[in-house]
Amino acid sequence: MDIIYLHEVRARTLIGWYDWERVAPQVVELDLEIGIPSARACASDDLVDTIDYDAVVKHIRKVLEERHFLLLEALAEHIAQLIMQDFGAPWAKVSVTKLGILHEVGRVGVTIERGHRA
Ligand SMILES: Nc1nc2c(c(=O)[nH]1)N=C([C@H](O)[C@@H](O)CO)CN2
Repeated sequence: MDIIYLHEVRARTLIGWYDWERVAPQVVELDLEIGIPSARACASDDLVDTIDYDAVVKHIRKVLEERHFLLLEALAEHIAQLIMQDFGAPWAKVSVTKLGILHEVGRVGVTIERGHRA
């Protein structure tokens, strides 16, 4: 299966368990691997035959500006489901990272995989 990857995608969202995190948006960093349903675009050289990664990023940023999740796990699940349902990907691997949220920890996050990797 061919894969589109997007690394270090920054997005603003309300994310966190604690009260202050429920009112102050944070920047999260996303690393995405997206399975492409077919390899047609490799031969056709046509954007309609693949998943438009620009559209994926714009859609995710819009959704994250509108939603509030308490846990990184729930945020990652929402993104994975969105990639599969709205863009037809059979498989997605989603990492969500918080930067500098814990004392003396540079980055903390979760990675999930959903769907079937052919
Ligand atoms: N497994 C998780 N643990 C914690 C999360 C989380 O999303 N998943 N979140 C928090 C707080 O929001 C933290 O980021 C701020 O201190 C704590 N533990």
